[in-house]
Amino acid sequence: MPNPETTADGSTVDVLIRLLDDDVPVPAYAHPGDAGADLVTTVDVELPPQGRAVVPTGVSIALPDGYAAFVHPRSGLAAKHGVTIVNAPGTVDAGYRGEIKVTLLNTDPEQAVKLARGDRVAQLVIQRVERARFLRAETLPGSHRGEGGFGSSGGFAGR
Ligand SMILES: O=c1ccn([C@H]2C[C@H](O)[C@@H](COP(=O)(O)OP(=O)(O)OP(=O)(O)O)O2)c(=O)[nH]1
Ligand SMILES: [Mg+2]
Repeated sequence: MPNPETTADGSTVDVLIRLLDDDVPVPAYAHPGDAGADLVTTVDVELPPQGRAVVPTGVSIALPDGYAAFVHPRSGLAAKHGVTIVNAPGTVDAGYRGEIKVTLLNTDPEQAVKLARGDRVAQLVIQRVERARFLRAETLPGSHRGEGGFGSSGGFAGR
C-alpha cells in the first residue's frame, strides 16, 4: 500500500501544523496520489441560496519558504450542492500563521445547504511557488499569441 502522503517519486515536504480544536483531524489525503488534503469546518453552518460564509478549519500551518498552500473547492460539494469557494483557490502565504479559513459560497438559487462541524468543505494543495523579480522594460519580446486574449482563440459552438 503506497503511502498517501508520498508522491510517485517519493518526495514529500514537511509542514508543521497546529490543531486549534480538540476534534479536528490532521488534513488527510483520501487516496494515494491525491493533490489535495481535506479540510473540515469546525462550525455548523447554513448557507442560504446564493449566500456565503467564512468558516474556520481548526488548523494553522507553517509552510517552508518557497511554498504556498491553495484552498480549493471539493468537486462533490460543487456538483451535488453547488457549493464552491468565493476566492478559489484561496492563497495561504508561507508566512501566514493564522487559522486557515474557507470562504464558502452556495451558488444554488433556491436550495439552502447545511454543513455540520467536521464536514470536509475544502482541500488544501501545497505547491512550490516562485517569487519573481519584476524587471521593467519598454518593450516585451514577441510571441505567437501576442496581445490576443479573452476568447481570441475562438468561443464554443460557433459563438
Ligand atoms: O482561502 C483563504 C485565503 C487566505 N487565507 C489566509 C492565508 C493568507 O496568507 C491570508 C491572506 O490572504 P490573501 O493575501 O489572499 O488576502 P488579502 O485580502 O490580500 O489579505 P492580506 O492583506 O492580509 O494579504 O489569509 C485563508 O485562510 N484562506
Ligand atoms: Mg494578500
